[in-house]
Amino acid sequence: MKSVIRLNQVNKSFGAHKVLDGVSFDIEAGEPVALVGANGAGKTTLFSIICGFLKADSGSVNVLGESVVSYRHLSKLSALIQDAEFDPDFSIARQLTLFAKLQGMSRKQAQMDVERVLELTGLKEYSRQKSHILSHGMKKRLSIAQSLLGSPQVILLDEPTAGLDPDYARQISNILVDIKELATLIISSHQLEQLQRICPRVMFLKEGKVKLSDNFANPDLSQVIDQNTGLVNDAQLHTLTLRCSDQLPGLINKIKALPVVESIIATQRHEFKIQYPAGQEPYQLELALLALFAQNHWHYEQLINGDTLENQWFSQNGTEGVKGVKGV
Ligand SMILES: Nc1ncnc2c1ncn2[C@@H]1O[C@H](COP(=O)(O)OP(=O)(O)OP(=O)(O)O)[C@@H](O)[C@H]1O
Repeated sequence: MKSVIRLNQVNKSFGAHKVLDGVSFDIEAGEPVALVGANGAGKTTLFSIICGFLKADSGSVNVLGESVVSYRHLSKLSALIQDAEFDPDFSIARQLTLFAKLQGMSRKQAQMDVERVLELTGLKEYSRQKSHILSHGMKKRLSIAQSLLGSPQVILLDEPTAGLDPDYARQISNILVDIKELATLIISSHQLEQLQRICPRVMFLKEGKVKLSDNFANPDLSQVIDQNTGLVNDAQLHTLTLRCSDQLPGLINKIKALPVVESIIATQRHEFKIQYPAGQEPYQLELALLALFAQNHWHYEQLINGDTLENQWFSQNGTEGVKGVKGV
Protein backbone atom coordinates (compact mmCIF):
# COMPACT_ATOMS: atom_id res chain seq x y z
CA MET A 1 0.00 0.00 0.00
CA LYS A 2 1.16 3.49 -0.85
CA SER A 3 1.94 5.75 2.11
CA VAL A 4 0.23 9.14 1.80
CA ILE A 5 1.39 10.74 5.05
CA ARG A 6 4.49 9.69 6.99
CA LEU A 7 5.68 11.47 10.11
CA ASN A 8 8.92 10.51 11.82
CA GLN A 9 9.81 11.79 15.31
CA VAL A 10 8.07 15.15 14.90
CA ASN A 11 8.42 17.61 17.79
CA LYS A 12 6.72 20.97 18.17
CA SER A 13 6.70 23.38 21.11
CA PHE A 14 5.26 26.84 21.60
CA GLY A 15 7.69 28.41 24.07
CA ALA A 16 8.02 25.98 26.97
CA HIS A 17 4.81 24.15 26.01
CA LYS A 18 5.55 20.92 24.16
CA VAL A 19 2.53 20.18 21.97
CA LEU A 20 3.88 17.30 19.83
CA ASP A 21 6.39 14.94 21.40
CA GLY A 22 8.17 12.57 19.01
CA VAL A 23 5.13 11.89 16.81
CA SER A 24 5.54 9.12 14.21
CA PHE A 25 2.87 7.44 12.07
CA ASP A 26 2.15 6.23 8.57
CA ILE A 27 -1.21 6.63 6.82
CA GLU A 28 -1.88 4.53 3.75
CA ALA A 29 -3.75 5.59 0.61
CA GLY A 30 -7.51 5.14 0.72
CA GLU A 31 -7.89 4.59 4.47
CA PRO A 32 -9.87 7.42 6.07
CA VAL A 33 -8.48 8.18 9.53
CA ALA A 34 -10.18 9.93 12.45
CA LEU A 35 -8.05 12.23 14.60
CA VAL A 36 -9.37 12.67 18.14
CA GLY A 37 -8.07 14.40 21.24
CA ALA A 38 -9.25 16.79 23.94
CA ASN A 39 -9.37 20.56 23.38
CA GLY A 40 -5.81 21.83 23.05
CA ALA A 41 -4.34 18.34 22.46
CA GLY A 42 -2.62 19.59 19.29
CA LYS A 43 -4.89 18.44 16.43
CA THR A 44 -4.80 21.77 14.58
CA THR A 45 -1.05 22.06 15.17
CA LEU A 46 -0.56 18.59 13.67
CA PHE A 47 -2.71 19.47 10.63
CA SER A 48 -0.85 22.76 10.15
CA ILE A 49 2.50 20.95 10.16
CA ILE A 50 1.24 18.37 7.61
CA CYS A 51 0.00 21.20 5.36
CA GLY A 52 3.32 23.05 5.68
CA PHE A 53 1.68 26.12 7.31
CA LEU A 54 3.74 25.52 10.48
CA LYS A 55 7.28 24.16 10.69
CA ALA A 56 8.09 21.29 13.05
CA ASP A 57 11.00 21.94 15.45
CA SER A 58 12.52 18.60 14.43
CA GLY A 59 11.63 15.35 12.67
CA SER A 60 10.42 14.73 9.12
CA VAL A 61 7.01 15.04 7.45
CA ASN A 62 6.35 13.47 4.04
CA VAL A 63 3.15 13.78 2.04
CA LEU A 64 2.85 11.49 -1.00
CA GLY A 65 6.60 10.92 -0.93
CA GLU A 66 7.49 14.63 -0.88
CA SER A 67 8.95 16.40 2.13
CA VAL A 68 6.57 19.17 3.22
CA VAL A 69 9.46 21.62 3.40
CA SER A 70 9.74 21.37 -0.42
CA TYR A 71 6.04 22.45 -0.75
CA ARG A 72 5.74 20.06 -3.74
CA HIS A 73 2.85 18.31 -1.96
CA LEU A 74 0.60 21.37 -2.08
CA SER A 75 -1.21 20.55 -5.35
CA LYS A 76 -1.97 17.03 -4.06
CA LEU A 77 -3.28 17.92 -0.61
CA SER A 78 -6.03 20.24 0.53
CA ALA A 79 -7.32 21.25 3.92
CA LEU A 80 -10.63 22.38 5.34
CA ILE A 81 -9.61 24.71 8.11
CA GLN A 82 -11.92 25.71 10.95
CA ASP A 83 -14.26 28.66 10.26
CA ALA A 84 -12.94 29.51 6.78
CA GLU A 85 -14.52 32.73 5.47
CA PHE A 86 -15.59 33.45 1.88
CA ASP A 87 -15.71 36.82 0.18
CA PRO A 88 -19.28 38.18 0.60
CA ASP A 89 -19.06 40.15 -2.70
CA PHE A 90 -18.44 37.19 -5.04
CA SER A 91 -20.93 34.57 -6.14
CA ILE A 92 -20.12 31.05 -4.96
CA ALA A 93 -19.31 29.84 -8.49
CA ARG A 94 -17.10 32.85 -9.23
CA GLN A 95 -15.16 32.43 -6.03
CA LEU A 96 -14.58 28.71 -6.51
CA THR A 97 -13.63 29.32 -10.18
CA LEU A 98 -11.01 31.78 -9.00
CA PHE A 99 -9.58 29.22 -6.55
CA ALA A 100 -9.51 26.58 -9.32
CA LYS A 101 -7.73 28.98 -11.71
CA LEU A 102 -5.17 29.69 -8.99
CA GLN A 103 -4.39 25.96 -9.13
CA GLY A 104 -3.45 26.43 -12.81
CA MET A 105 -6.70 25.37 -14.52
CA SER A 106 -8.00 27.14 -17.64
CA ARG A 107 -11.31 29.03 -17.24
CA LYS A 108 -13.19 26.17 -18.92
CA GLN A 109 -11.55 23.45 -16.79
CA ALA A 110 -12.15 25.56 -13.67
CA GLN A 111 -15.86 26.01 -14.46
CA MET A 112 -16.29 22.28 -15.07
CA ASP A 113 -14.51 21.42 -11.83
CA VAL A 114 -16.62 23.94 -9.88
CA GLU A 115 -19.77 22.33 -11.27
CA ARG A 116 -18.48 18.91 -10.20
CA VAL A 117 -17.68 19.94 -6.60
CA LEU A 118 -20.95 21.86 -6.17
CA GLU A 119 -22.83 18.78 -7.35
CA LEU A 120 -20.92 16.57 -4.87
CA THR A 121 -21.76 18.87 -1.97
CA GLY A 122 -25.40 19.51 -2.95
CA LEU A 123 -24.85 23.23 -3.57
CA LYS A 124 -25.40 23.39 -7.34
CA GLU A 125 -28.60 25.42 -7.07
CA TYR A 126 -26.77 28.08 -5.03
CA SER A 127 -23.91 28.60 -7.48
CA ARG A 128 -25.05 32.14 -8.43
CA GLN A 129 -25.71 33.20 -4.83
CA LYS A 130 -23.28 35.05 -2.63
CA SER A 131 -21.85 33.12 0.29
CA HIS A 132 -23.29 35.42 3.00
CA ILE A 133 -26.79 34.07 2.37
CA LEU A 134 -25.67 30.55 3.29
CA SER A 135 -26.35 29.04 6.70
CA HIS A 136 -23.44 27.87 8.86
CA GLY A 137 -23.98 24.26 7.70
CA MET A 138 -24.04 25.27 4.02
CA LYS A 139 -20.84 27.28 4.49
CA LYS A 140 -19.20 24.11 5.80
CA ARG A 141 -20.40 22.33 2.64
CA LEU A 142 -18.91 25.14 0.58
CA SER A 143 -15.57 24.68 2.38
CA ILE A 144 -15.73 20.97 1.52
CA ALA A 145 -16.49 21.89 -2.11
CA GLN A 146 -13.40 24.12 -2.10
CA SER A 147 -11.25 21.36 -0.64
CA LEU A 148 -12.33 19.01 -3.48
CA LEU A 149 -11.23 21.38 -6.28
CA GLY A 150 -8.47 19.90 -8.44
CA SER A 151 -9.12 16.37 -7.09
CA PRO A 152 -6.46 16.32 -4.33
CA GLN A 153 -5.25 12.89 -3.19
CA VAL A 154 -5.36 13.80 0.52
CA ILE A 155 -7.89 16.03 2.32
CA LEU A 156 -7.47 17.14 5.93
CA LEU A 157 -10.72 18.22 7.58
CA ASP A 158 -10.41 20.07 10.88
CA GLU A 159 -13.70 19.69 12.77
CA PRO A 160 -16.00 19.73 9.70
CA THR A 161 -19.13 19.47 11.87
CA ALA A 162 -18.14 21.83 14.71
CA GLY A 163 -20.98 24.08 15.85
CA LEU A 164 -23.59 22.43 13.61
CA ASP A 165 -26.89 21.08 14.81
CA PRO A 166 -27.37 17.32 14.32
CA ASP A 167 -29.28 17.59 11.03
CA TYR A 168 -26.55 19.66 9.40
CA ALA A 169 -23.83 17.51 10.99
CA ARG A 170 -25.51 14.42 9.51
CA GLN A 171 -25.62 16.07 6.04
CA ILE A 172 -21.89 16.78 6.26
CA SER A 173 -21.04 13.26 7.36
CA ASN A 174 -23.15 11.90 4.46
CA ILE A 175 -21.08 14.00 2.06
CA LEU A 176 -17.88 12.69 3.66
CA VAL A 177 -19.12 9.11 3.21
CA ASP A 178 -19.69 9.92 -0.50
CA ILE A 179 -16.28 11.49 -1.07
CA LYS A 180 -14.13 9.07 0.92
CA GLU A 181 -13.50 7.05 -2.24
CA LEU A 182 -12.13 10.12 -4.03
CA ALA A 183 -9.28 10.99 -1.66
CA THR A 184 -7.68 9.85 1.60
CA LEU A 185 -9.52 11.77 4.32
CA ILE A 186 -8.08 12.66 7.73
CA ILE A 187 -10.85 14.09 9.89
CA SER A 188 -10.58 15.67 13.32
CA SER A 189 -13.75 15.94 15.36
CA HIS A 190 -15.12 15.86 18.89
CA GLN A 191 -18.08 13.81 17.73
CA LEU A 192 -17.05 10.21 17.66
CA GLU A 193 -20.34 8.84 16.41
CA GLN A 194 -19.97 10.64 13.09
CA LEU A 195 -16.34 9.60 12.70
CA GLN A 196 -17.18 5.94 13.29
CA ARG A 197 -19.44 5.97 10.23
CA ILE A 198 -16.62 7.16 8.01
CA CYS A 199 -13.27 6.04 9.38
CA PRO A 200 -12.20 2.46 10.11
CA ARG A 201 -9.04 3.71 11.84
CA VAL A 202 -8.57 6.23 14.61
CA MET A 203 -5.52 8.20 15.64
CA PHE A 204 -5.64 9.68 19.11
CA LEU A 205 -3.57 12.43 20.52
CA LYS A 206 -2.78 12.75 24.21
CA GLU A 207 0.00 14.62 26.00
CA GLY A 208 1.85 15.21 22.76
CA LYS A 209 1.89 11.54 21.71
CA VAL A 210 -0.12 9.97 18.89
CA LYS A 211 -1.37 6.41 18.75
CA LEU A 212 -2.90 4.83 15.65
CA SER A 213 -5.51 2.21 16.33
CA ASP A 214 -7.28 -0.17 13.97
CA ASN A 215 -10.64 0.33 15.59
CA PHE A 216 -12.68 2.53 17.87
CA ALA A 217 -12.99 -0.25 20.47
CA ASN A 218 -9.34 0.10 21.54
CA PRO A 219 -9.34 0.31 25.38
CA ASP A 220 -6.73 3.13 25.29
CA LEU A 221 -9.32 5.28 23.58
CA SER A 222 -11.43 5.40 26.75
CA GLN A 223 -8.71 7.67 28.18
CA VAL A 224 -9.68 10.37 25.71
CA ILE A 225 -13.26 9.56 24.75
CA ASP A 226 -16.37 9.29 26.89
CA GLN A 227 -17.63 5.91 25.67
CA ASN A 228 -21.23 6.83 26.56
CA THR A 229 -21.59 10.19 24.89
CA GLY A 230 -18.93 9.71 22.20
CA LEU A 231 -17.52 13.13 23.11
CA VAL A 232 -13.87 13.75 23.84
CA ASN A 233 -13.06 13.74 27.59
CA ASP A 234 -11.39 16.81 28.94
CA ALA A 235 -10.69 17.09 32.67
CA GLN A 236 -9.96 20.81 32.24
CA LEU A 237 -13.54 21.50 31.17
CA HIS A 238 -16.93 21.28 32.87
CA THR A 239 -20.23 20.89 31.08
CA LEU A 240 -23.62 22.53 31.19
CA THR A 241 -26.45 20.97 29.18
CA LEU A 242 -28.94 23.32 27.53
CA ARG A 243 -32.26 22.14 26.15
CA CYS A 244 -34.51 24.32 24.00
CA SER A 245 -37.96 23.56 22.65
CA ASP A 246 -37.40 25.29 19.30
CA GLN A 247 -34.72 25.94 16.77
CA LEU A 248 -33.20 29.33 17.71
CA PRO A 249 -31.46 31.03 14.78
CA GLY A 250 -27.83 31.91 15.48
CA LEU A 251 -27.92 30.24 18.93
CA ILE A 252 -24.69 28.25 18.52
CA ASN A 253 -22.61 31.18 17.26
CA LYS A 254 -23.97 33.55 19.91
CA ILE A 255 -23.19 31.08 22.71
CA LYS A 256 -19.76 30.38 21.23
CA ALA A 257 -19.04 34.13 21.32
CA LEU A 258 -19.67 34.37 25.10
CA PRO A 259 -16.29 34.90 26.81
CA VAL A 260 -17.06 32.26 29.46
CA VAL A 261 -17.61 29.50 26.87
CA GLU A 262 -14.86 27.13 25.70
CA SER A 263 -16.91 25.10 23.22
CA ILE A 264 -20.48 24.09 22.33
CA ILE A 265 -21.56 20.80 20.81
CA ALA A 266 -25.07 19.88 19.63
CA THR A 267 -25.80 16.40 20.98
CA GLN A 268 -29.36 15.89 19.83
CA ARG A 269 -32.21 17.95 18.41
CA HIS A 270 -32.34 21.21 20.40
CA GLU A 271 -29.88 19.91 23.04
CA PHE A 272 -26.39 21.34 23.48
CA LYS A 273 -23.42 20.64 25.71
CA ILE A 274 -21.61 23.81 26.59
CA GLN A 275 -18.10 23.44 28.00
CA TYR A 276 -16.43 25.99 30.27
CA PRO A 277 -13.05 26.03 32.08
CA ALA A 278 -13.03 23.88 35.23
CA GLY A 279 -11.72 26.79 37.36
CA GLN A 280 -14.77 28.95 36.64
CA GLU A 281 -17.96 29.00 38.73
CA PRO A 282 -20.94 27.52 36.80
CA TYR A 283 -23.17 30.49 37.73
CA GLN A 284 -21.00 32.79 35.53
CA LEU A 285 -22.02 30.82 32.46
CA GLU A 286 -25.65 30.52 33.64
CA LEU A 287 -25.85 34.33 34.10
CA ALA A 288 -24.31 34.94 30.67
CA LEU A 289 -26.82 32.52 29.10
CA LEU A 290 -29.79 34.09 30.90
CA ALA A 291 -28.72 37.55 29.67
CA LEU A 292 -28.31 36.23 26.11
CA PHE A 293 -31.77 34.58 26.16
CA ALA A 294 -33.43 37.72 27.59
CA GLN A 295 -31.73 39.95 25.02
CA ASN A 296 -32.95 37.78 22.13
CA HIS A 297 -36.42 37.12 23.64
CA TRP A 298 -35.64 33.41 23.59
CA HIS A 299 -36.85 30.75 26.00
CA TYR A 300 -35.13 27.55 27.03
CA GLU A 301 -36.60 24.35 28.39
CA GLN A 302 -33.86 23.17 30.77
CA LEU A 303 -30.41 24.15 31.91
CA ILE A 304 -28.65 21.22 33.57
CA ASN A 305 -25.41 21.57 35.43
CA GLY A 306 -23.31 18.70 34.10
CA ASP A 307 -24.69 15.90 31.99
CA THR A 308 -28.36 15.04 31.38
CA LEU A 309 -30.00 12.51 33.66
CA GLU A 310 -30.39 10.12 30.69
CA ASN A 311 -26.70 10.18 29.91
CA GLN A 312 -25.83 9.76 33.60
CA TRP A 313 -28.20 6.80 33.76
CA PHE A 314 -26.60 5.23 30.69
CA SER A 315 -23.09 5.82 31.99
CA GLN A 316 -24.06 3.85 35.11
CA ASN A 317 -26.05 1.18 33.28
CA GLY A 318 -24.05 0.59 30.12
CA THR A 319 -24.26 2.01 26.64
CA GLU A 320 -27.44 0.21 25.45
CA GLY A 321 -29.85 2.72 24.07
CA VAL A 322 -27.47 5.66 24.02
CA LYS A 323 -28.13 6.12 20.33
CA GLY A 324 -31.81 6.47 21.15
CA VAL A 325 -31.05 9.14 23.71
CA LYS A 326 -28.84 11.04 21.36
CA GLY A 327 -31.51 10.66 18.69
CA VAL A 328 -29.23 12.11 16.02
N1 LIG B 1 0.60 29.94 17.65
C1 LIG B 1 0.55 29.46 18.90
N2 LIG B 1 1.26 30.04 19.88
C2 LIG B 1 1.26 29.56 21.14
N3 LIG B 1 0.54 28.47 21.53
C3 LIG B 1 -0.18 27.86 20.58
C4 LIG B 1 -0.22 28.32 19.21
N4 LIG B 1 -1.02 27.49 18.50
C5 LIG B 1 -1.48 26.56 19.38
N5 LIG B 1 -0.98 26.78 20.61
C6 LIG B 1 -1.23 25.96 21.82
O1 LIG B 1 -0.93 24.62 21.47
C7 LIG B 1 -1.86 23.73 22.06
C8 LIG B 1 -2.51 22.88 20.98
O2 LIG B 1 -3.38 23.71 20.22
P1 LIG B 1 -4.24 23.15 19.00
O3 LIG B 1 -5.05 24.27 18.47
O4 LIG B 1 -3.33 22.44 18.06
O5 LIG B 1 -5.16 22.08 19.74
P2 LIG B 1 -6.49 21.32 19.20
O6 LIG B 1 -6.36 19.89 19.60
O7 LIG B 1 -6.69 21.62 17.77
O8 LIG B 1 -7.62 22.02 20.08
P3 LIG B 1 -9.22 22.24 19.78
O9 LIG B 1 -9.86 20.88 19.84
O10 LIG B 1 -9.64 23.11 20.92
O11 LIG B 1 -9.33 22.91 18.44
C9 LIG B 1 -2.84 24.59 22.85
O12 LIG B 1 -2.43 24.62 24.19
C10 LIG B 1 -2.69 25.97 22.21
O13 LIG B 1 -2.97 26.98 23.14
